[in-house]
Amino acid sequence: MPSLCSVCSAPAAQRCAGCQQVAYCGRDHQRADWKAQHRDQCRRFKVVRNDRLGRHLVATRHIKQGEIIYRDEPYAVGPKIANVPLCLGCNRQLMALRSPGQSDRFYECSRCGWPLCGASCEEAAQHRPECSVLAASGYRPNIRPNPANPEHRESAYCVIVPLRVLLLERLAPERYATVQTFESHLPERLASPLYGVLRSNLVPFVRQVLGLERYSEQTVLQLSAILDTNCYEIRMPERHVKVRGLYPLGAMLSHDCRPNTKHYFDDRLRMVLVATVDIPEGGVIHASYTQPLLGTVQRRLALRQAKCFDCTCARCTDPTEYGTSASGFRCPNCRRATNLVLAVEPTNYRSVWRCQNRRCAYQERAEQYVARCERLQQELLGLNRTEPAGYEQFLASNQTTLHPWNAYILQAKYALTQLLSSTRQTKEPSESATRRVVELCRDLLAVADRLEPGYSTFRAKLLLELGAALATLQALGVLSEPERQEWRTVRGELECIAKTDPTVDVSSVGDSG
Ligand SMILES: C[S@@+](CC[C@H](N)C(=O)[O-])C[C@H]1O[C@@H](n2cnc3c(N)ncnc32)[C@H](O)[C@@H]1O
Repeated sequence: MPSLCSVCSAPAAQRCAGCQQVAYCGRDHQRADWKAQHRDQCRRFKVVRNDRLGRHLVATRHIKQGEIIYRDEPYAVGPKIANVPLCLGCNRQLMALRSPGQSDRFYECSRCGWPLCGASCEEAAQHRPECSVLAASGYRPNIRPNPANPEHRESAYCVIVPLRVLLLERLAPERYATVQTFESHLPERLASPLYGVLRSNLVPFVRQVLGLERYSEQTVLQLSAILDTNCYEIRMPERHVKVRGLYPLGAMLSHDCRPNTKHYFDDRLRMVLVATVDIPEGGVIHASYTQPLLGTVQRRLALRQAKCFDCTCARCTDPTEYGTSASGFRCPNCRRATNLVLAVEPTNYRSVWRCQNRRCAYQERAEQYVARCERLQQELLGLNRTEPAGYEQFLASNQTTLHPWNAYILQAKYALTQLLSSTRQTKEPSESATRRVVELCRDLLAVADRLEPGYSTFRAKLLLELGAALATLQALGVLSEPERQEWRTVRGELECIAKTDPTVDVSSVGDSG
């Protein structure tokens, strides 16, 4: 059937180049429709479903690296299950009010008594609807400044985001109905200790304390499970807090351990999804729900625990993890340091681990591998996080057993770059420490090229560190000509990334000329 113009229903000769979903009889109607509505509706993706991923997004046309795929308005934003004290109006970390002779306290909302920044936040759109429910309950949370432990998290906040979603039933019923269709994994979650706590604390709080008895225990727990499965963490360093947000398109985004997108949150807390690499028409658009520098067992366990599924993506099923062998270690039986021990069946937690050298018989059981990983994890956690020497020592002492791209080695290298870079900002930078950052960044970038390629947040951070270190070498007067060329290349790439990612501040890498 020939396409019809979206505006006048005449036969249409041209389609929107963006989404290929709508057609027009000519440029005038296309332009008019763009202004009237299509600018907001033009989509580069559609939601589809399959047995492995459930609902997920696929590209309806070729999406270019760096392109913004969507901006998603949140359905609800607010504190995590336990949060440092934050303002329910503007999500900022709270500052204590000091009055002589009295103990410190926070400003409290004149109606509901929950802590806020000040009077202006009482009227914030985010707080108004819940304020009357909280006020009517008569419950006053005892949230006080805790100078001895400023990181202390208050569990009273666990009720706020569920309440904000429940209030959508009256304020935005179509949104509330959409949330009910989101994945929850409730049966698996009910078996976890957290859901035992929610059943005995959150449910009575919502039903008895807030008087919302029309919501059954099942509804409240189902909603908690929907939030745990679909919310994104929003880091707001400038507000010194992390909160969580529920996004309708974010709730459709599937996971892959080598993602082709990244996201950031704009000043309206919209989730902006950006393609980090080219995505072909028909390709799955995915994000990573986990960290790139974890081995396969640790990533899959984290995904199972937080999101209730067993990942079988290309990285998880490939014993070499795109050629990094990040989960592997050096064979203790072979003289050649390049012989690695890798999982025989990477997606089986019971898998045997075997030396890749066919002439070597070395193998170890899954339990031995897990014990090895736990030892390394403990060793890393025990390091002084303000002292580079401990990380250098970790790298030196493990170099005979672990190869340079083993996940624990990579974690130590990344921590070291962060530490050396932050030291450079406070102390007079030395050439040797700066050259060490350059070396570590180059090494980590080669890993990032395989595990989170393109314009990923991980690569952008490393490029920023590398660019800043090269700028320091220039300031110290020791930058070589090849390094100057590298500095220019790094800056050029960061400028491309920054075009659609305002979180990337290219000025920090200096002017490479
Ligand atoms: C944010 S939701 C994504 C939308 C969901 N698929 C749906 O149909 O509503 C997250 C859930 O999607 C599923 N999922 C996402 N990525 C997956 C993957 N790589 N493999 C298997 N399941 C995945 C899991 O059930 C996960 O808990």
